[in-house]
Amino acid sequence: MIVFPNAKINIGLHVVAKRPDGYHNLETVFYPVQLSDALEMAESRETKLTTSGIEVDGPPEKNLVLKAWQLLSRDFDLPPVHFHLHKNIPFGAGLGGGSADAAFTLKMLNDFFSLQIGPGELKKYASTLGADCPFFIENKSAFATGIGNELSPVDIDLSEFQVVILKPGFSVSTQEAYGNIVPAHPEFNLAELAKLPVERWKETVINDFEKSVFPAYPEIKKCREILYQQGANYASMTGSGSAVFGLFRHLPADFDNFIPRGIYIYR
Ligand SMILES: C[C@@](CO)(OP(=O)(O)O)[C@H](O)COP(=O)(O)OP(=O)(O)OC[C@H]1O[C@@H](n2ccc(N)nc2=O)[C@H](O)[C@@H]1O
Ligand SMILES: Nc1ncnc2c1ncn2[C@@H]1O[C@H](COP(=O)(O)OP(=O)(O)O)[C@@H](O)[C@H]1O
Repeated sequence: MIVFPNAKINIGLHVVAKRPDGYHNLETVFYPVQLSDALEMAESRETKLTTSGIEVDGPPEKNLVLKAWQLLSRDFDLPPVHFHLHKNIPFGAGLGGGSADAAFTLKMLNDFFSLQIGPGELKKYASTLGADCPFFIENKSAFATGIGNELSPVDIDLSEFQVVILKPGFSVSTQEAYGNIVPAHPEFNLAELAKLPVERWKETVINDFEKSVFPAYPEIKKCREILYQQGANYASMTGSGSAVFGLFRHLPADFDNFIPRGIYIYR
């Protein structure tokens, strides 16, 4: 069985408050995008993970794919499986690639072994693997509150836009990004702002992490500037960075010529 865990972008992100458990309450809109990993699973003599593509740091047992398998194997009698993960989504990018792999592993195990876990229960398993992870269970645009795990559907359709993602050669640690931010209650509700025409988002739909991340990493800010110079209708950092995305009604044919060396382009 093969699945294609996709990335997400954040359309605005407000860090609302620090919680007693050290995590932060936030408000954001998650939107799924096409950029995807490929994850294959087959029954095997022992449970193992092999990988190709972008090399994920850390040993296989720390990989969220195996963590998801371990999580379900505590409650279900799962036979051993061989996973192969081909990694296309850069990590430390704010694209949620690790969380997507984890959520798709849970869904694949549920389907393949007919575990009969309902979507609500699957989201509960997912939230123990990462705050972003429950979103990828339904994988539909959603307004997220709490630590990012309380989701309600939001009707946004960006199908008329081309989504272009730029990623500098370095990563930003999510933990570090949260550590450098001063939480504040937002004036406006993002789910409402996201209903405005995309052309009005530049002034209204803000990712709070840009304030704390741009001064330390000016190259990320530069990526956003390039996207606007090239005619993006909206551009923003996603999550805690380091990737930025641009939404284009018309992407210039010579776009790639304007991107400095060392910056990766995904579309
Ligand atoms: C910032 C966001 C926005 O979508 O995405 P990314 O940039 O990582 O994609 C998320 O909140 C990231 O969620 P996720 O990447 O799943 O976080 P986790 O692995 O659960 O947590 C990593 C670390 O980030 C901090 N953290 C995470 C989520 C949250 N709501 N408050 C936090 O303070 C904690 O210090 C935690 O130890
Ligand atoms: N399958 C996976 N894909 C990507 N990262 C993974 C995976 N499994 C575990 N990780 C760990 O998660 C970290 C990426 O998490 P994070 O910084 O939150 O990424 P992002 O901001 O892109 O969502 C990596 O540094 C890696 O150690």
